Amino acid sequence: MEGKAIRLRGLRKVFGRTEAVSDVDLAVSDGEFFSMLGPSGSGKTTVLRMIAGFETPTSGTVELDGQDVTALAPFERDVHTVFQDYALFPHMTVEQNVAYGLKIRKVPKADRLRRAAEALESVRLEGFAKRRPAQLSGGQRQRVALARALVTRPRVLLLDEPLGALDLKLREQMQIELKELQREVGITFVYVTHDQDEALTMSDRMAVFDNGRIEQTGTPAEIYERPATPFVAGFVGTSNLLTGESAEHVVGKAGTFSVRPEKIRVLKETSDGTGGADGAAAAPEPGHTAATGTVAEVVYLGDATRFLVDLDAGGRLTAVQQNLETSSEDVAAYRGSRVRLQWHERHNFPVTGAT
Ligand SMILES: Nc1ncnc2c1ncn2[C@@H]1O[C@H](COP(=O)(O)OP(=O)(O)OP(=O)(O)O)[C@@H](O)[C@H]1O
Repeated sequence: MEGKAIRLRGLRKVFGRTEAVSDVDLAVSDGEFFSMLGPSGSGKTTVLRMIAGFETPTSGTVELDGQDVTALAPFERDVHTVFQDYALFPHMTVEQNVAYGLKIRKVPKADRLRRAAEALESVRLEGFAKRRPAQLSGGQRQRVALARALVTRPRVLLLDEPLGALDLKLREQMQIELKELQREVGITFVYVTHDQDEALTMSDRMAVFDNGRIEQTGTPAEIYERPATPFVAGFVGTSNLLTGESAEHVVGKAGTFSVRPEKIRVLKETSDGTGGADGAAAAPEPGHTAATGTVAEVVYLGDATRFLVDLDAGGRLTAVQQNLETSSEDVAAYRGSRVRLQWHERHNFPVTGAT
């Protein structure tokens, strides 16, 4: 069986009257890239701080590599934390910043410099050793913080929104780099973010937090394709829920169903009520679900178009279509028009825990 780098059992944290974390059970395997995703205030940072030892649990335990470390101080745990603001020392050079962790561990100077150089190479900052943090860009500073974390070779790296201060383009680039780096070094990463795309892009597995609790744990595909609760369906990806009467009408079953926007085909309806240009018949193709409605809004996104459709059966669905042959003029013509939506019935995913 795979080793468990981290095991949290019944973890709870109360601050005064706020229960920040409730009953969190979690296992992270060796070498895994594990994300904790959730809105602001959902308790993910507090869980991270309890793993690091900066916060003592009100109840429950933290195990690292099979050892109960709940009572140990941060420096007695084989973990390293990278914070959003990087916390670099401004008066030290990049090299000194990276080597600092080795200096306090009394590693001899020659070793220190060699390992710092290796760590800087792994984040592709070889030529920057003598600069100071103020002479670096945001992305470079972020990489220094990573090199500083990697140099001590911790078993576990804890990252709290490390890309939060970067602009979108750089953030997307760093997401890929960080994931590649993690694969190369094989260290277990626990990554806190409120950005669903980031979590989906980088994680092997992830936990979705709300209100101090884990709503669902799984691979990005499991979370995205089969959200376990309405909260997860809404927070990860676009909320597209069919509930109540509209579910009964459209899906033909009672319950709550989620369907992802990109699974839905949008067909313009002709005056005789059939599918129009694509020649789709009024009844859904076998194995498909169909619904009619009126386009309330269309948004041209460049590579794709987003349709917001008010269903005749009640409720609203969002559909996203790739712009294979569609121009922005075609898109505008959809506004207010009648459409048929169709998708394969395997994309109707029943959402449990719905009220
Ligand atoms: N030291 C503290 N004292 C009192 N309340 C706290 C403390 N730290 C966190 N909290 C509260 O605990 C709850 C969870 O906070 P936490 O920082 O873990 O959430 P988060 O999901 O990481 O949010 P964010 O993304 O905004 O950092 C919040 O209601 C917060 O106000």
